[in-house]
Amino acid sequence: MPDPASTGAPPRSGGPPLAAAPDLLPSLAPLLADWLPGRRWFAGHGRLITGFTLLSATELLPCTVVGGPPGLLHLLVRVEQATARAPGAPPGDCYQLLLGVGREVPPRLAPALIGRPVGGPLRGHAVHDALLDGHLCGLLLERLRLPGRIGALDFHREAGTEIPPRLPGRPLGAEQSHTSLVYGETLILKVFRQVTPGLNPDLELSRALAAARCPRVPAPVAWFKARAREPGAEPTTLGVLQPFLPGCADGWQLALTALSGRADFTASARSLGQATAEVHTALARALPTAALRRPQLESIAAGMRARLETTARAVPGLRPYRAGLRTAFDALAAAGRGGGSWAAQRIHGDLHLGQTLRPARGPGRWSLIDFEGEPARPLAERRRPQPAVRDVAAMLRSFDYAARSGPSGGDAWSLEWARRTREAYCRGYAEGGGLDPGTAPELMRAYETDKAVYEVLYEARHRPDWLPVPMAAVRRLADGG
Ligand SMILES: Nc1ncnc2c1ncn2[C@@H]1O[C@H](COP(=O)(O)OP(=O)(O)O)[C@@H](O)[C@H]1O
Ligand SMILES: O=P(O)(O)O[C@H]1O[C@H](CO)[C@@H](O[C@H]2O[C@H](CO)[C@@H](O)[C@H](O)[C@H]2O)[C@H](O)[C@H]1O
Repeated sequence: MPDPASTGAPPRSGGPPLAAAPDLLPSLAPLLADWLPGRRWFAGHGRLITGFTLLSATELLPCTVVGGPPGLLHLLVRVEQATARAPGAPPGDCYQLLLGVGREVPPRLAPALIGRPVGGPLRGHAVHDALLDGHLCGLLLERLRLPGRIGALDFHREAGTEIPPRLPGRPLGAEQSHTSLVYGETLILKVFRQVTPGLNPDLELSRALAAARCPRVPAPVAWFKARAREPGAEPTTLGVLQPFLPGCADGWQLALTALSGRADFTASARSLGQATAEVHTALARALPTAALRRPQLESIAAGMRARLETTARAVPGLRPYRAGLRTAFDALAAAGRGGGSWAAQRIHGDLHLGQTLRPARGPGRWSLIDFEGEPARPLAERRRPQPAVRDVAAMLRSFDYAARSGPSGGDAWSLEWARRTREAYCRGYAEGGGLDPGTAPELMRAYETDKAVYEVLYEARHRPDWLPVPMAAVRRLADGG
């Protein structure tokens, strides 16, 4: 339960501060149970919600002042669901919610409406998703502009940076794993939705790359965190503000455009490979590295096998391919037993075409974004040094995705396009100073297989219609391809 003394909001007459009201969560629970499953960023699709726990509540703007402007309520809520949990796993996923609270929701915000609580401290109010509300998004930026503490939250700004006042905010549009807001085409705030205690690598690595003067990554300007709930626990990174790169298209859009015009993408892929190698070089210099030998390689292979088993339990369509896919992980462990050794370092961790930006017109250089790693993996695992070719393998999967999901949907021409594009990317990566992926076939196959397995689970949870895309790769990889 939140500490009433630290909620930052004036007490309401006749009751405890809103954030400490015991009936706050019970009154919101039925609304959230209906609303959450419709969100792309909700990782619990298809699993029954069995309960909610309020981890923190902060009234960023007063919510229940009679006749006052809309309020802004920040919540961290754990969602419990009906599924078997791995031993030691937390009892549910934690989500960050920003709720707008007012007497009415203006018609332009109708799609953002979550509902009207029938009881509790917000009875009689309309509750909406504040991250779809440009006005409330602007007020969130004000909190970052003037850093400090409010309730359970700490707002920080990088030394020497400025945030212009009153920049208009707008949601980026397409929902992704998290929610991003653009301010005046100058800044972009990524608000993490599913959160976990600890330093998010998106903030950690972008700051490290900025300090190393790597120009390929937008340098963080500000961020906010939730303070640890227990002594010894870590704060939770909740959002990161970075410069917005105007006039850019992401690699996914550019690749689909090329595919629909039956155009070559090898020059772009090659320069993207060079950019990836440049970022890897900077990360290896800036942060700890390690050597992977037999014990580490066996442990990595064991982790891959375990993920395969977990995914096969959750997605029955994967089961017939288990034995074939396992051979890739067995080969990696065998390479370790045979004396194989590779360097490990901090990497992007979830590299795909949607994480790359480039000016939409003309040549221009590639930038990389979103260094949080695969959101479904434990944070400690995402922050470990890993072979850099894992990012390369992930990008190769992305070219396959583009070729199979574009307008030509996996025809022979598109698959040949993917083959040439993959080859050009690997060439660029080696030219840029990265390890030639062709010299590490066991690593590449194991990581590509592991990524395809991850994608099967990701799509089953978030976008079931996309499941056939990684399943096509699963069939190929299970055959040793
Ligand atoms: N610095 C930036 N400049 C311009 N656009 C950006 C920037 N950062 C992110 N974007 C856009 O926002 C989208 C979502 O960002 P991302 O960090 O990948 O969030 P998510 O993890 O929710 O997918 C990207 O695909 C890109 O189009
Ligand atoms: O939202 P994030 O960018 O953090 O990453 C998650 O969502 C991605 C999809 O948006 C998902 O990527 C998969 O689909 C992409 C096409 O939409 C494709 O280019 C990638 O290769 C494929 O892995 C990513 O895995 C997931 O973590």
